[in-house]
Amino acid sequence: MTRTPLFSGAKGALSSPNFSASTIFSAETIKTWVENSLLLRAPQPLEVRKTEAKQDHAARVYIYRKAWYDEAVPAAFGIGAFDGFHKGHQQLIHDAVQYAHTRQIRCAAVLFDPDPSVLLDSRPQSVLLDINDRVRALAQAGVDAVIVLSCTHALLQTSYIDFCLQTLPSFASVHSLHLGCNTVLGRDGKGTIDALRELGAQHDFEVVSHELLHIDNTVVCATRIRRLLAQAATPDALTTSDALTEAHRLLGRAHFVRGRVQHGRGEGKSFGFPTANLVCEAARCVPASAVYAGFVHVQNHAWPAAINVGAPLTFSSDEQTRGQCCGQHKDQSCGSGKGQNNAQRLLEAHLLGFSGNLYDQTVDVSFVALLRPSRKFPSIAALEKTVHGNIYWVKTHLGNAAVKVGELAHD
Ligand SMILES: Cc1cc2nc3c(=O)[nH]c(=O)nc-3n(C[C@H](O)[C@H](O)[C@H](O)COP(=O)(O)O)c2cc1C
Ligand SMILES: Nc1ncnc2c1ncn2[C@@H]1O[C@H](COP(=O)(O)OP(=O)(O)OP(=O)(O)O)[C@@H](O)[C@H]1O
Repeated sequence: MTRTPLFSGAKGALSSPNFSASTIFSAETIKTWVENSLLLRAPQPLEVRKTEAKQDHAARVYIYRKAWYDEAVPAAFGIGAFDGFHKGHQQLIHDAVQYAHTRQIRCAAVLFDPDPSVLLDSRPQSVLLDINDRVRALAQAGVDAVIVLSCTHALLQTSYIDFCLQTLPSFASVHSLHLGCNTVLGRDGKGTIDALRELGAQHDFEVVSHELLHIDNTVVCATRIRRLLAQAATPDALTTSDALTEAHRLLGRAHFVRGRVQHGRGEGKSFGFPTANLVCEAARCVPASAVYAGFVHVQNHAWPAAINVGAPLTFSSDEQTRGQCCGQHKDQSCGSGKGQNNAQRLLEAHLLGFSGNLYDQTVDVSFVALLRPSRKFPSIAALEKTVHGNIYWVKTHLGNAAVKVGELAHD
């Protein structure tokens, strides 16, 4: 069987700022691009089972295919955190699904809520996708079921032997485990690939270890993508390689953030560009403070938008803006090493062609291209002129009306 591209519409074209002056993408191209970015093509679960603490571990099981109900059939399990569901994760799950199809067995992905890193690490860590988004990404990749284990200290203290011989079999008999070659499972990291293989040999299951996907000789991982998003607005990124485009290449789709629309200062209207002011989810990895082109997804419409991430420098005190270009990375790759500050989580978007009230709605914002760094302007006139130029760019390249796309229910 040929490999099905998971995010087939997410090609370079829409994620590069180097458009020709007159490009307007077709509604169909925009629909595909937005739906890929927001993982809107995931099937709806047939059922969501909430299991009580099986082997002390509560779980939610999202069932997508009837095949999952055949309890006589064993299962291939892909296991991990899957933050971002980047191309490395996609390849691993694609291979697990193919493996299961070939053998006519079931296939499930297992992930943890919250991420084990949340319990193991006191530093705040921003995420590329929340758990529900990851479930949808895994469902879109074709697994029969997604098992979300409640991650507790008790689960982290479970030995890899108990995890393989008790926890997993409480969902389905284990045919195989599918893991990256660097994965370790269980208490004290003792479940290495070699240890798991030995256990599998004794208990009749296979361990399929995957070489990690490398792109440009560097492993694809969530940390690399977070770092690229944080670099997106540096002058180097603008003149040499485009870090946002690079992050999208590793993700295989465009990054998005989610936030609730709140009241701003109310001045945008008088400048000629009313904006929806969003406070992005605290845990979500927000790209570096800068001006972007993108789409704002409201119910089943994607609106072309000119977006400013971060507090507007012209109107903010140094206190408010200090450190807003960094703070997303526990490895301190861009500075402070603390969690995202409040200014970094602010985002303003002017939706082209939109009129109406968005207050208190939860919306998703996908980033197409970095347009420029944010600036402190010497005058309102200078700010207006530049922002109108940015809006014109969006109009020229992404259009000035909404495109109908799939809907995503927000809790
Ligand atoms: C596309 C876009 C780019 C922007 N760029 C900047 C900027 O570089 N510097 C800045 O101080 N504010 C920038 N802003 C924010 C505006 O200053 C802000 O929208 C305006 O002050 C209205 O704010 P309000 O909605 O809170 O009233 C930008 C806004 C948009 C929509
Ligand atoms: N680049 C990659 N290529 C193939 N498999 C990968 C890659 N990165 C992670 N995996 C595997 O996918 C599964 C889920 O990844 P998980 O998120 O748990 O691990 P990870 O290595 O911390 O990934 P990341 O750092 O990207 O978040 C694991 O089995 C992991 O080893």
